[in-house]
Amino acid sequence: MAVKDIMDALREASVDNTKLTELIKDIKLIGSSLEVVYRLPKKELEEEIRRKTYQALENLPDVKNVNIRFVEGVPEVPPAFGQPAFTRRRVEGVKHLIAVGSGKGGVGKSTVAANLAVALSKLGYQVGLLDADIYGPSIPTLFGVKGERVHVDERNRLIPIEKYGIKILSIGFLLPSEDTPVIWRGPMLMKALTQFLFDVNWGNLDYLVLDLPPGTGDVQLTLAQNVDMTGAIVVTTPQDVALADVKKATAMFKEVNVPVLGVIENMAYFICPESGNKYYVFGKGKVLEFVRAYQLQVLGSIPMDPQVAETSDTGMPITLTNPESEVSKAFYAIAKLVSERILRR
Ligand SMILES: Nc1ncnc2c1ncn2[C@@H]1O[C@H](COP(=O)(O)OP(=O)(O)OP(=O)(O)O)[C@@H](O)[C@H]1O
Repeated sequence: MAVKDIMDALREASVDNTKLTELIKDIKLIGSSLEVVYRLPKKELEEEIRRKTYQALENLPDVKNVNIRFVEGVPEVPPAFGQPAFTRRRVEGVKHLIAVGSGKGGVGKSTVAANLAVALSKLGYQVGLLDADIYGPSIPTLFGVKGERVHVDERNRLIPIEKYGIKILSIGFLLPSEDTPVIWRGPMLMKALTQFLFDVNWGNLDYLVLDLPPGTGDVQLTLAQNVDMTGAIVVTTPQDVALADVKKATAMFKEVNVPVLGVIENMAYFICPESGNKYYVFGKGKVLEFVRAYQLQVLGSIPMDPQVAETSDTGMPITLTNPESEVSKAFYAIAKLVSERILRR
């Protein structure tokens, strides 16, 4: 059970036209005990908020105790995100920002973001990689920079870590360590994300690859609405369950006018090392069928390869450790296609 599941459940409920998640000042999960502090815009809403919280959490049996507290106040809008929708801010020094999103977790979004960044860099571009996956920042592990400390420059801007020629910044560098309980403060987190996005000394980049949190929640939507993005890439696996969520992700980007550059089909097939035969473990052709129906494009299909996970654990993406593998070739082809497509626009 993660705070994310709780936030997802609470997001479904609203009082007085405001989602419960927007009223949260503080939320803390320690073991099976949940503590939520809400901002209370009107005293008379207290009972309704309590009732709707319990109702929303009914189907989460892992949450045993719920302690609800209130402080006076209205939903807080963080400073940089408080501007009207669609007044987007550019990230200083960045020519093109490509967001990598997914409808659901675990489909290989971070793997794609990491290898796409490497492939773009190998094509000769100046590349940065920004890991905004607050639920599970895995870029530091993929690049072997876990636990690195981030410094600031004279303008108080964060200085990315440089690895394999790529400038890397992860929200994981700023979050508390893994063994401390997850503490989620909505507006505080948004404020941190704002600094994390805009107050960074990237130098001059051709491409900044942004690894979004999985799903289509408030954080993803807020980021997509407020950051000037060249386009988004949606990662999926060919299972029906993942594809259903891709619809949500593409709809979210369309809703906020972020062009969807295309869909990457990850773990599309497995190549038997002995016979060289391809096996479409999760089914063949489903992603193509889906993207056609939604007038999207498949940017590429990445095979399933145990080396991907192995190389991730060693802190060097497969595009560097084994550039000749089928997986790497697919990533290089995607990077070429994406950069050509962006340059043609
Ligand atoms: N093509 C692939 N072949 C084999 N394993 C893969 C492939 N792509 C990703 N994986 C593995 O699948 C797991 C999930 O990948 P990853 O962390 O990139 O997914 P994610 O969508 O970013 O997940 P999360 O939502 O948790 O951030 C990792 O162990 C990764 O090494």
